[in-house]
Amino acid sequence: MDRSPPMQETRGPLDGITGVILAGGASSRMGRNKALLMVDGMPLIEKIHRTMTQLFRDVVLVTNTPEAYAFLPCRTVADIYPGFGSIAGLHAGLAASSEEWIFVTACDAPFINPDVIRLLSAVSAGYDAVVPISEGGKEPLHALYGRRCLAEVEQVIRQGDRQLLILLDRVKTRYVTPEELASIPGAELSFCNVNTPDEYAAMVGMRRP
Ligand SMILES: Nc1nc2c(ncn2[C@@H]2O[C@H](COP(=O)(O)OP(=O)(O)OP(=O)(O)O)[C@@H](O)[C@H]2O)c(=O)[nH]1
Repeated sequence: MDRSPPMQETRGPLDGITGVILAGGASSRMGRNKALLMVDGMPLIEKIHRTMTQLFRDVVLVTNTPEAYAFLPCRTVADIYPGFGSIAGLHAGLAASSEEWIFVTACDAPFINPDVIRLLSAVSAGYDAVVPISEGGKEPLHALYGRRCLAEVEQVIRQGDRQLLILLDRVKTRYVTPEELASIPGAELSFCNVNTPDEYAAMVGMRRP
């Protein structure tokens, strides 16, 4: 008898996870809002949003300028601790979710790969956070966080720290190694992001599978 799971289970939305896109940064190195740069004929953030809606029933945008993203059909929330950087975005995303987990992405990584995100979810049992390690190192803005991390995130912020890596040392974090990621064709592209005009030019000119 065929015991393989039905297609819907492996390709459909992931249960119990809210998708969170952080878009509260200043884009100071880019010199203009990088979330709105065009990639594949659409604003970068729209490309991310489209991938996220394939995976998550609820997608939330964390921004302090919601009017800039009125074209996106998703709810927005603001930072509860404005001025603290991406950890404040993570905090607001956790606070805005009613599910057990959130998947957090930055607004500047247009090629996030559903298979990579599914792999993070598949190994999450028993952990508070699941963070991949790419060629560039730990990727805390391409990661899963349990909602139970909220209190710890708040403590890190209240201490005056902004480092997501400090948080990862304080919760039970499962790192997904490059070797594990290697089972997914093109996984590394999932972590490709843009911070500067030169990186954007390179991304636009990049050949992709
Ligand atoms: N909600 C929220 N998101 C933030 C904040 N700071 C940064 N982010 C987001 O975190 C992600 C990674 O941040 P960076 O790549 O440094 O982006 P940035 O801060 O806009 O860029 P720079 O000003 O050039 O450092 C991006 O998606 C940002 O939009 C913040 O204070 N609040």
